[in-house]
Amino acid sequence: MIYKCEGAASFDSFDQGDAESAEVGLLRSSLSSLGEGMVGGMSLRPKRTAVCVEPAASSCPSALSLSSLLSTSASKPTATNGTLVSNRTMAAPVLKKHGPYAEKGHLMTWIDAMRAQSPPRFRTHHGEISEGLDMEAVAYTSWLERHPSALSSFERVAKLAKSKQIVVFLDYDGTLSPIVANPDRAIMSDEMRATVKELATCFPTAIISGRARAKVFEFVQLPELYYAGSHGMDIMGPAKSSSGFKVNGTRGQEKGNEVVFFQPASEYLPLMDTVCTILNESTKVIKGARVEHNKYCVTVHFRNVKEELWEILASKVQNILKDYPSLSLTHGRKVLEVRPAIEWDKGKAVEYLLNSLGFADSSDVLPVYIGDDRTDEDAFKLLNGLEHGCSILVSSVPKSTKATFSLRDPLEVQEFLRRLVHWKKWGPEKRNSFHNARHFIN
Ligand SMILES: O=P(O)(O)OC[C@H]1O[C@H](O[C@H]2O[C@H](CO)[C@@H](O)[C@H](O)[C@H]2O)[C@H](O)[C@@H](O)[C@@H]1O
Repeated sequence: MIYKCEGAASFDSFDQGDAESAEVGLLRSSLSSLGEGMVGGMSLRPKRTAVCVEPAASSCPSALSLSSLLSTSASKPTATNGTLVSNRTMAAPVLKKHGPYAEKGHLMTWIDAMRAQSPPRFRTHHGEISEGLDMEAVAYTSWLERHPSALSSFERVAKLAKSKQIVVFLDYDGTLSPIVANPDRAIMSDEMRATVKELATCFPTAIISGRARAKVFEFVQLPELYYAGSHGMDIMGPAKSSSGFKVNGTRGQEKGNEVVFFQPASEYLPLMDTVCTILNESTKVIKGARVEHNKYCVTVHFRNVKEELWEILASKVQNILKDYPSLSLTHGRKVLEVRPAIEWDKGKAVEYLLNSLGFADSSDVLPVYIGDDRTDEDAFKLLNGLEHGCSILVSSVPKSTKATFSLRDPLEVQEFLRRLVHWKKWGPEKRNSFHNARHFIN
C-alpha cells in the first residue's frame, strides 16, 4: 500500500513490522551519505528564488568588517589538543580527519531530512486527513514496540537501576522545554524546574545542550547541576557537590560559586566569533533566518524561513564554511550547526562527566540520557556501548534512533523524572532498608 505523505516523500507502508516514518527513510539515506551526521560537501541545484531583504536578529560581534573577517584564515586553528583532560581513560579531542567537504553531493539529502523533521501527514486518494491521523497513530504504536515508552516500561528501568548509582543527563530544547519558533522563548516551566531540582537531590544531574552554557543556565537556573553547553564543548560543574562527586578540570568562579570548567575547544573561540559575524552578514537577506552564537558552536535557524529559501540559506552556510576546514557542519531540528571539527560531541561529554564523577569503567552506575535531537544520538550510542545505560528519545513521531526507550514530549519527561525521584525515595530498595532498620531496632 502506498500512502501519500504531505511535506515529505511518499513511502511504502511498513514492511515486516518496520515502523519507520518517511522521516526515518529520509534521515537514513541522509545519514548514510553524510556519515555521523556531518553535512558533506554539497552540490547545489541553483534556483533563482527572490530573496526578501530583512535584517535577521543577531547576537554576534559586529565590529569587524566582512572583508577583514574573510581574511582571517591565518588565525584559523587547524587542530586542538584539548587542555584539561585529566582522567586516565579520557583521550584528548583530536581534529576530525574528514572535514565537512570531504565528500560531495549531500545538500539535497540534508534539506530533505530537514523537511521531514515535520511530522508527516497522510492523505487518502480522496484527500481525507482523518484516515491519515489513524495511520500516524498506527505508525507510532508500531514504533513504540521497538522503542517502548520509558513510562510504561518503568519497572524495566527500575530493574536496570537496581543497586546502581543513577546519573541523569538531560538535553534542553525539546526535552525540558517545548520546541517553539523563537529560541529565546524556549522557557522551561516552573514545574519542570522544581522536578529537576528534586531530581538533583537524588542523583547527579547534568544538562547537555547545543546552546551556549550561559544561555542554558539562564533558562534552568539550578546551580547544583552540571552543565555542558555547545554540544559538550563547554562543561561546568559545582566544585563541591552535596553528593560528594567532583568534576575534573580547571577551578574557577561563576556567579559567586566555586566551579570547575572543561573546555576542549577553547582555542576556537575567536574563530567562532568571526564565523558567526560572517554568517550573520551573509544570511540577513533571508527573511526569518537567524544566527545564534552558542559560544563554541554557531547555529543557523531555518524554522522561520520559507521552505523555498532553505536551499539558498544552506548554500550560503556551505560556501562560507569552505574557507574553514577546521570547522564542520551538523544538523538538528530545523537548524544547521557550525562547530569545531574535533572529535568531541555529547557522547564524549557524557563519558567525560561519568569519568569525572568517578564512574570510569564502572558497572555500578546507570547513566540515564534523555534527548530529542540528532546530536543526542552520540550520547545514545555511548550508552549502548556501556554495560548498562538507559537511553530515551523524546519524540511524538516515529524516528530512526539508537535510543532504547521513548517519551512523547517534555510533559512525559517530567512525569518520568518524578517517577525516578519517587522510586529513589520510596522504591523497593528504600523500603527494604527501612524495614531492615526497623527490624534492627526491634
Ligand atoms: O541540544 P539542545 O539543548 O536540544 O539544543 C539544540 C538547539 O536547540 C535550540 O533550537 C531548537 O529549539 C528552538 C526553540 O524551541 C527551535 O526554535 C529550533 O528550531 C530548534 O532547533 C537552540 O536555539 C539551538 O541553538 C540549539 O543548538
